[in-house]
Amino acid sequence: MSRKFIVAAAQMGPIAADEPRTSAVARMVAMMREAHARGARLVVFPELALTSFFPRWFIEDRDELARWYETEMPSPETRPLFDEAARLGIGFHLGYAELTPEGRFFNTAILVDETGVIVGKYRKIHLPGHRENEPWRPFQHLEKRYFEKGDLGFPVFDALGGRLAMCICNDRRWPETWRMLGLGGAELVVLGYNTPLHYPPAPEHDHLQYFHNDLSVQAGAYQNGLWAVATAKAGREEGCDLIGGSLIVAPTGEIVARTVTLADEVITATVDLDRCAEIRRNIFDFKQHRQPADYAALTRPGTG
Ligand SMILES: CSCC[C@@H](NC(N)=O)C(=O)O
Repeated sequence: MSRKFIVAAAQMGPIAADEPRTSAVARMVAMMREAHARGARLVVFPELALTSFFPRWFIEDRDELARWYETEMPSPETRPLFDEAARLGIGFHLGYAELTPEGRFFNTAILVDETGVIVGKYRKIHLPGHRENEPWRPFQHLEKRYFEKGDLGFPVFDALGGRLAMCICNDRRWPETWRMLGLGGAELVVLGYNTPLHYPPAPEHDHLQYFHNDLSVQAGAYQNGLWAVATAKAGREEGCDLIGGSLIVAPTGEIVARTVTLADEVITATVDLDRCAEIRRNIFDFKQHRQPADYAALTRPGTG
């Protein structure tokens, strides 16, 4: 299988609170077809791509909360995505809120291969935000309330002739995420995000939201010699502005494709997995240059 192929980021515009999953899936199927028509073998959808970003609301009623989660994947509503992927022969990455049979809640992402089979799953580890209602905020960010920390570690999967891995939104800001995936041999990391333009605890940083997104993804790719695809849910969603700026980044840290709207938009780029060696057999040759004996503080709980 060729290690040089086209990938797509399928940015989504806002999803209204009352927009049914079937509508979000229809939008994704349309973008999957466009990605396929442009020759893509993999299309990357955002974090929590099936619904509005519900952690912005304080929801006390358990039944009302439960409606935001998926109890099966695929489900009758998401099945068309899997069927279309298999029909076209294109893989995809999808983020969604997962409610397990044991009653556990995770912010989850999956990797689906070109035959429509789930070949990888990741559950978000770096959950941002807060646990209790904070009425002073214009909107909440209750991921710590609505999700458990992921329990699958940072797995890397054999797919599309290479080593693929996932992380989710806030994970991209943490160098440890990328280094764990790099150490696992990842050659392509895919992720989705919902990033509000306004950060209530530090509004003086609002103008830096796009910069910090680029910075995190570019640094993660470069410092680990891997490709990265980062896909936004963007635009004004239920009165909350989410950044766009979905991007595809080379192992050199260079941005090779980027969205220009805050709506549904497909971007593509050619990814050559063999180019990871440009960095990984060079400046970031881990075997030669890493000094793990001096990094003990990284895994000491309570540091910092
Ligand atoms: C609470 S502010 C941080 C917002 C966060 N969003 C998500 N979804 O993880 C992000 O890192 O983009």
